[in-house]
Amino acid sequence: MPRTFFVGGNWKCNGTAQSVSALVDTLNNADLPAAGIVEVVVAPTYVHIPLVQQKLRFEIAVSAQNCWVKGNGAYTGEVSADILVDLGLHWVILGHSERRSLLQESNEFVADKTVYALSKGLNVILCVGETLAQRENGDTMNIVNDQIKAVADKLSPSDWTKVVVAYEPVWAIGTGKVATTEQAQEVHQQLRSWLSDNVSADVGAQTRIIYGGSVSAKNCNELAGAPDIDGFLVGGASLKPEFVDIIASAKNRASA
Ligand SMILES: O=C(CO)COP(=O)(O)O
Repeated sequence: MPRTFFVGGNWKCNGTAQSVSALVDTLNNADLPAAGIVEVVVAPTYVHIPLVQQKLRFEIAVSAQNCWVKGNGAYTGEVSADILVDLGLHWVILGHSERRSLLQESNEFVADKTVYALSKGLNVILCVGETLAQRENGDTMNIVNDQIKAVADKLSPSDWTKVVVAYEPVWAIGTGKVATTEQAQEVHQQLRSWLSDNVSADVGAQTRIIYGGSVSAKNCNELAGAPDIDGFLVGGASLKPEFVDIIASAKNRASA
């Protein structure tokens, strides 16, 4: 089965009620490729989720940017997967590099969150990626393989149908310094091989591996043409009308 192109908009800690409504209007009025060509998910802040759910066209799903590692309880400031499910959400982003670096989320912790979120029925956008120093040391694949292994060790092969892997090199996030198509394709292809060798051939073939890091309307079409790039996780540009052009790049994808 071909892998459906996937474009996520990670709005991070941004937005006002007014700007979020304007962004939703832009998406609602856009001419998007059909659902069979591209799956689109946007991740507003927790606070803006209900507003987006009320207004956004049904073809675009809403995601949380994070969730707690366990269920409800005495965890001040956290939001559990149970609460997200109760709200009607189907997606959560886990392991984003900003949480790994700013909040010291370990591979183990991200893996435990993934297990819990999946157990509640959520789909997970699992982020992995290396820093510039790690890349320059030639450690890229060790780092991303360790990040994915921590999760794979706790999942069964069937869980992977509910996981999208987002390769987001830290040095490309919010820097305007996008990975070249060759750099991204190389990591995606190796991640896919890792999944094939260590989980199953099916999981390797079917898991969507999307790229994130300074994706824009200018660079998305070339990236979308690479055989192992199954879509994007977009930060800054997902807050602008150009997100519509990035979604449309699904038409450029290499046939899987
Ligand atoms: O972190 C990202 C998406 O999760 C990427 O952010 P930018 O697109 O702003 O580089």
